[in-house]
Amino acid sequence: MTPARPTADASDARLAEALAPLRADPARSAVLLDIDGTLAPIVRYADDAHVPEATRTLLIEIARRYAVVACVSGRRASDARRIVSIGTISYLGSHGTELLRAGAVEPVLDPAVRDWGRRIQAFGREADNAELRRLRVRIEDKGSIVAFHWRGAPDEEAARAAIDTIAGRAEQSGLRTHWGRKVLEVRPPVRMDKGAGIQRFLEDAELDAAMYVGDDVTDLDGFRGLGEMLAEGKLRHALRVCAASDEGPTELADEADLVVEGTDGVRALLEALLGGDAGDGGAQPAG
Ligand SMILES: O=P(O)(O)OC[C@H]1O[C@H](O[C@H]2O[C@H](CO)[C@@H](O)[C@H](O)[C@H]2O)[C@H](O)[C@@H](O)[C@@H]1O
Repeated sequence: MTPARPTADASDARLAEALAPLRADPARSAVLLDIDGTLAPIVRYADDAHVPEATRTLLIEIARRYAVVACVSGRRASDARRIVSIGTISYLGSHGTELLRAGAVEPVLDPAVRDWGRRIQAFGREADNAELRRLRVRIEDKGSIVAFHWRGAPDEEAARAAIDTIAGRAEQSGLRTHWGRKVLEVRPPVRMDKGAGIQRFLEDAELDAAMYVGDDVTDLDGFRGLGEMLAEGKLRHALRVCAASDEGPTELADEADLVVEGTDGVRALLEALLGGDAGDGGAQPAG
């Protein structure tokens, strides 16, 4: 659970201060955003997620002004683009292992995961039984990842318990497990993280500053990715922003430079990035 940060009053001055390095030189700045829980409010069914039009409008303008704008998602890159529905930005899908560049038709897949799709999908098919369906566990096929969702199941506790068993089986068969917001992902035993994906994506970009905004465990990797680039001198400024929720991990707020309140707070942040009024999105200073 992302805790309320020392809830000093919402401070737009702190927000402006945090964004200053990006705003000072948009042509040398990157804006990287998670989707679910960050741009798109969390909803019961993954297929129903959408980015509010007001947020999309801001993103379109940000894409015009900033050197690099990308969404970095646990979803497939093509799904990420369908949800955000902006063709002029890039999408890093499946936790950074798929890259769909702005304007490209097909994503480029990290070679390390390319051969795992069949095995992961077979695991998903084997796990899918009558009991899981009775419990209304939803299975999401993401190519190289299979996800088991229990949000909105009539008995979430029972559904989660059944998914615990699946996690054990996955680990016994040499696959990796990753827990997110009411979801278990079964992944191949290779490096799949948003931080590594971001570093590959930004390799040739000449940047001074980058911001990453996220809400869940997988976004800690995104934070770490920017932190490493800063330590290696590939960036002069890194801004890590936590979109807080009552489901998010506490570590994310702990490691963030700035905490905002959910998707509304992110929208206010994007507004401020464009120099507009940050409104009452609930920015809280981190630390
Ligand atoms: O990295 P993200 O872009 O934040 O994607 C994370 C996962 O998001 C989706 O699941 C989450 O959002 C759903 C819709 O609001 C919600 O029903 C579910 O409980 C959440 O876990 C998506 O379905 C996953 O594939 C992503 O990995």
